[in-house]
Parts: sequence; C-alpha cells; structure tokens
Amino acid sequence: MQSLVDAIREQGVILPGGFLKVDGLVNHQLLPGLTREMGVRFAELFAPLKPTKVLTIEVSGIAPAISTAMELNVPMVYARKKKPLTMKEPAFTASSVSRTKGGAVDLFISSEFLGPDDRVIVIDDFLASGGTLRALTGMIELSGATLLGLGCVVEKQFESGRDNLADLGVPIHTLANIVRMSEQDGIEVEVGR
Ligand SMILES: O=P(O)(O)OC[C@H]1O[C@H](OP(=O)(O)OP(=O)(O)O)[C@H](O)[C@@H]1O
Ligand SMILES: O=c1[nH]c(=O)c2nc[nH]c2[nH]1
Repeated sequence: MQSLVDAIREQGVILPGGFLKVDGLVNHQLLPGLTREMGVRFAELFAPLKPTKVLTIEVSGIAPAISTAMELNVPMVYARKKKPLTMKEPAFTASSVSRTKGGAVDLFISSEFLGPDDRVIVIDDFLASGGTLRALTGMIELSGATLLGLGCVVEKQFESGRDNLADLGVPIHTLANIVRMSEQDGIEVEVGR
C-alpha cells in the first residue's frame, strides 16, 4: 500500500530496541482515509476465502480490523487483555507478550463470539516476532473455528514473524514491509507482500 509506505517514510521514527514509532497513523492517532484504505486492501486480499469473522487483539489491532470487517460486512471480535465480569464462561485464553509495554499478558475471547462455525481472518497492526498472532491462532484452534489467513499493517521483516508462522499453512499479507532499519541508515520500507 503505497500511501502507507509514504506515510511511514514521512513520519516513522526509529526507537532504541528495534522499535518503529508510527503513533501518528497506527498506534495513537488514526487517520480515517488511511485506515479505510487498509480495510479495503485487506478485504480485497481475503474476500475470496469467504471469511465470516475478523479477529484482532486490543488495542492497536482494532482500527484496521474494524475497517476490514466493514468492507467484508462481517463481525469483528477483539481479544481482551483483561477478563471483564460481563464475559460469559467458558472463555478461550492464551498468553502473549506485550512488545511495547513489556511483560506477559493473558488474552481472553468469549465462546459466545468464536466457535466451530466461524471462518476467521486475523488482522493486527504489527507483525514482528509473530508471538501475538501465534497466541491468537491458538485460541482459534481451541474454539474449533477455521483459520483462513493473517494480515498485518506493518511487517518488520528482520524479526522473522512470517517464517515463524509458516507452519500454520495460511496466507500472510502485510501492507508495508520494513526490510531493515537502523539509526545510521534510516528506515528501508517497501510495499507489503
Ligand atoms: O509479532 P509480535 O512480536 O508479537 O509483535 C506484534 C505485537 O506487538 C504489539 O502489541 P502490544 O501489546 O505491544 O501493543 P498494543 O497494545 O498497541 O496493541 C502489536 O500491536 C502486535 O500485536
Ligand atoms: O509501535 C510498535 N512498533 C514496533 O516496532 C513494534 N513491534 C511490535 N509491536 C510494535 N509496535
């Protein structure tokens, strides 16, 4: 998605520890036009698989996921990082690591909203090590739903998430790919794959 690549070139900031800050478009402020285009692109890529549900994780996955779900006209469900008292048992759970806040987080999805009849695509903001997507796909498996594919707005190729998730055997689509980045050479970003 060229408009996303351009925005990352314009606004992306490299932080220590190999983090890319794109708070002005993905992780804090959201731009309606760009977010809508993300949904349109993911919908084009995944519509042929006939998904019935989009799954993501709070908080930064929600915007691209709802944009995609609106295009596909299917419900969107997000895994919660704290179990609310309104959540009916049984709930599917998994453990993940928050990359930007540090530490392990427990994830919860109610069995009310994910089950064997669902054909699911997972949408998130970043594909780095792939640990978060691995946790989400584990919950899909627990629910008996069918995983169709994975989509992320920004891929950090140098963290090998795509390779780490290859055993799932589903298509992985990203909208912008960070090939490498360093404080000396800047951000090398290309259209996703
Ligand atoms: O591929 P991985 O190595 O798992 O990294 C990607 C994950 O890291 C971030 O989550 P985080 O909890 O840090 O942030 P958020 O609360 O903004 O979603 C991001 O939103 C992805 O979910
Ligand atoms: O804002 C972010 N920047 C990153 O580089 C990153 N990697 C995983 N999750 C991330 N979130």
